[in-house]
Amino acid sequence: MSETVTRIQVGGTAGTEPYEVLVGRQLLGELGGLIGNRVKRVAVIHPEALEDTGEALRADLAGQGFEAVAIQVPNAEEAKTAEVAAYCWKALGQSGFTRTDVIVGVGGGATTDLAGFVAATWLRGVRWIAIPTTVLAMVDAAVGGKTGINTAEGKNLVGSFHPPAGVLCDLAALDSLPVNDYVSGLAEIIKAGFIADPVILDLIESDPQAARTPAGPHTSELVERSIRVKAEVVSGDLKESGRREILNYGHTLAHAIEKNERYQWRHGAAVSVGMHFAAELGRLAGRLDDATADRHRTVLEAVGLPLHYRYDQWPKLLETMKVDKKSRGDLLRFIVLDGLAKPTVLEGPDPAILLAAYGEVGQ
Ligand SMILES: NC(=O)c1ccc[n+]([C@@H]2O[C@H](COP(=O)([O-])OP(=O)(O)OC[C@H]3O[C@@H](n4cnc5c(N)ncnc54)[C@H](O)[C@@H]3O)[C@@H](O)[C@H]2O)c1
Ligand SMILES: O=C(O)C(=O)C[C@@H](O)[C@H](O)[C@H](O)COP(=O)(O)O
Ligand SMILES: [Zn+2]
Repeated sequence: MSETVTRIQVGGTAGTEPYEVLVGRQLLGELGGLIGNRVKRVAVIHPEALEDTGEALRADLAGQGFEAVAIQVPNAEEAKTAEVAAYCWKALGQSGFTRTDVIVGVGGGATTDLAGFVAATWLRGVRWIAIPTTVLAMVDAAVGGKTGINTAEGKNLVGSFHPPAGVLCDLAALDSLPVNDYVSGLAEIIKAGFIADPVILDLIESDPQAARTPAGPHTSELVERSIRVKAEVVSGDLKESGRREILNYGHTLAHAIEKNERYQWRHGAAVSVGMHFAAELGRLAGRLDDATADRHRTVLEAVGLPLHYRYDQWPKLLETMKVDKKSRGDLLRFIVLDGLAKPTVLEGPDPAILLAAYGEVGQ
């Protein structure tokens, strides 16, 4: 049995099924109960880096009487492709996977995005459970039901809204995470701080070096606060018809950078540059005060996240941003801040302002 477990409810409004995000340690004992006893087969989708974890989960589920298969996929963004999704569909087909069976996605955000997408598309939708093992996946990717894959044309362009039946955030998983991956996840935590919960920023600023590792004094509070921000937003707007867009803060430029780097950059690093850009855009558009705009640079830099990207790439980035999911026709739309924790939409900014904002970011 787990020690202290925090339970955060997501959904349950506007006709959506509620589910819980559990945060604690030694949570894997909760998995069997979440899967349910009328289920025959379970497919555990895991990345190469977590081969042992995937196999241990499979063996444990088999010991509980499930027909369990492990499906290993590549690490990171290499997994978010149509080819890897097709590989998973094949494995499900070969194991006779039916509508009452369950997929478990264990890994970082790339793995949970893929596993959720496979669950959304197999037989037009089967239940799935997320076991995020990076800080980014715990606070953001595994919560809220956005699932998907990348294409050569852009990030997450193919996907579905398909919420999980439950999310198990076992903080012990973070101990094996390389520091760069841990720090990358801080970008989404800092995003939650700027758009909704500034206490997050205070906690990180109180000791930015300590915030760079899971051994820091505020890890569980930062994870829980960020999940609460995400849970509150997605519970009211699962399909992003309005307010959910605020979770895309910094992402318009970030996704263009990721595509430009052929998905070799970590998402969180790109979001960091993207938030720096959004802050400068907000400032130049006369929305954001100087102190809050400057705070983006100081807090992101203090934890070791990047602020800059190649200046000469601007024309390509601008083209890519035009097909961002928030665009409407020819209208570019950005999330900016009207002040701390006051996110809003900036529609069709003057191209000169866009270029000037990128002038602060480009190097
Ligand atoms: N669906 C959403 O709402 C949402 C939200 C935010 C981000 N995302 C997506 O999440 C992805 C980024 O996720 P990420 O930052 O977790 O990166 P990631 O999934 O690429 O994981 C980073 C690396 O760490 C490895 N790894 C995972 N857990 C580990 C552990 N405990 N120990 C050692 N290695 C481990 C992975 O195999 C991978 O190589 C992006 O594709 C992004 O688009 C989705
Ligand atoms: O959950 C959301 O909504 C978000 O925008 C969260 C983002 O952090 C995440 O990267 C998401 O996958 C981006 O979604 P997209 O629709 O812009 O691809
Ligand atoms: Zn993101």
